[in-house]
Amino acid sequence: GTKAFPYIANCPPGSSPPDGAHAAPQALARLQLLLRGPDEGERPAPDEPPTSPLSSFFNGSGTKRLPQALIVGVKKGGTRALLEFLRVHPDVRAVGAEPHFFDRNYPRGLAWYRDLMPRTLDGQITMEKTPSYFVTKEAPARIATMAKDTKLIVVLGRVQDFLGLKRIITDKHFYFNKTKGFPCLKKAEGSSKPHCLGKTKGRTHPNIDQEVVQRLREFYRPFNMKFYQMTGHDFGWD
Ligand SMILES: Nc1ncnc2c1ncn2[C@@H]1O[C@H](COP(=O)(O)OS(=O)(=O)O)[C@@H](OP(=O)(O)O)[C@H]1O
Repeated sequence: GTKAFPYIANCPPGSSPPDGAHAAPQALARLQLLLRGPDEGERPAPDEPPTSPLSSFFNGSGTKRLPQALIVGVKKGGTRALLEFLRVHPDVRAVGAEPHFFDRNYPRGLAWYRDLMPRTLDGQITMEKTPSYFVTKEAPARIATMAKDTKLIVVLGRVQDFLGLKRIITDKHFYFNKTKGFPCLKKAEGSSKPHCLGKTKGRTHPNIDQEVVQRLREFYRPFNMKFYQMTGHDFGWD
C-alpha cells in the first residue's frame, strides 16, 4: 500500500524539536490556529492545459514527473516550513504553491497535475504539500491510484531518512531569528540570501483560559495514546 509515516512539526528536519509553543503539532495548538488565512505559498493553480510530455521534455533540462512524496498534513503543523527547508536539498524539487489536486482539482486529471511539477533529473524527488489532503476522505484512494508507493508525510519528525536522502540539511543551514521567533534559512533554495517564512507564519497566539486548556488536554489524551501506540513513539504531548 501507500507508505505513510509520521514526521515532526515545527522544527528543521535533522534537528531535535524545540521545547515550547512550536514543539509539536498538538491538537490544542491546531485548534488555536484554525482561524488563519491561507498559506502564503498558496496561489491558485494555473488554468492552462498542460503541455505535451514531449514538449516538456525538450523545453529545459529534466522531466516533469508526478510527485513521489507528498506532505499531506496536518494543517498548521509547519508543513510550509518543512517543505521550504527540505527543498534546500539538492535531490528534492518541489512545487511552491499548494496544488490541491487530490481534493479540489482532481477532475483536471493527472496530466494537469504533472504539468505543475518542476523538472527533475534522475534520482531527484518531486514533492508538493497540500495539508488539506489529510482531511479529504477521497485523498488516500486517489493517491494510491496515482502510485501505490507514494510516500506520505505527516509533519512530525526526521524526514530526510524517510525519503532516503543523505542528511545534508542540518542545524548549520539555520539561524534563529529573534524577531520571528523561528529558525530561518541562512540561504534559500537557489539563492544566497537568508530566508524566513512570510508574515502569515508566526502569529501572536491568544491566551487561553487554563480550564479550557485542561479540558482540551483531557479530550485529546485518548487520541494521543492511540497515536503513540500506532507509531510506537511517545511524543509526550499530554
Ligand atoms: N521555522 C518556521 N518558520 C515558519 N513557520 C514556522 C516555523 N516553525 C513553525 N512554524 C509555524 O507553523 C505554522 C504554519 O503551519 P503550516 O505551514 O502547516 O500552515 S498551513 O496549514 O499550510 O496554512 C505557523 O504557526 P502560527 O504562526 O501559529 O500560525 C508557523 O508559525
